[in-house]
Amino acid sequence: ERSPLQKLLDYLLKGLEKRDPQQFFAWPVTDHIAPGYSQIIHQPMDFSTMKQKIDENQYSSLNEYIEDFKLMCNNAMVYNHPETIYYKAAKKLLHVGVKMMSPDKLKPLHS
Ligand SMILES: NC(=O)c1ccc2nc(N)sc2c1
Repeated sequence: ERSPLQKLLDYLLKGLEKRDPQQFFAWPVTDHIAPGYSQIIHQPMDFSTMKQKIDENQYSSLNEYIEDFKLMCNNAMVYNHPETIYYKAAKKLLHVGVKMMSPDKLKPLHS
């Protein structure tokens, strides 16, 4: 049932989740923990949703997957103020993730 792309995305997701030990990005952000979130962020994204999209084969390319990852991090940098732990965690995760999934890092997998 798992295509090569699904296996790659599963592998990358595990690597990204490891870099979110406080699980700020593990689940959808609720208005309960983040007041007004749904009025500020209109395209929410989180790791559990990305996992579900992999399982439902909703990603047709690595680039679509990277876009969701960047959306997730950017949402956190829009809603949370720069001095918060959430903003800082998102900024760091974004850079680590983009580097991890850069072409030069993934080239051998494409060969
Ligand atoms: N991903 C986020 O933007 C995020 C995650 C957790 C969280 N908890 C709060 N009290 S505000 C908040 C924001």
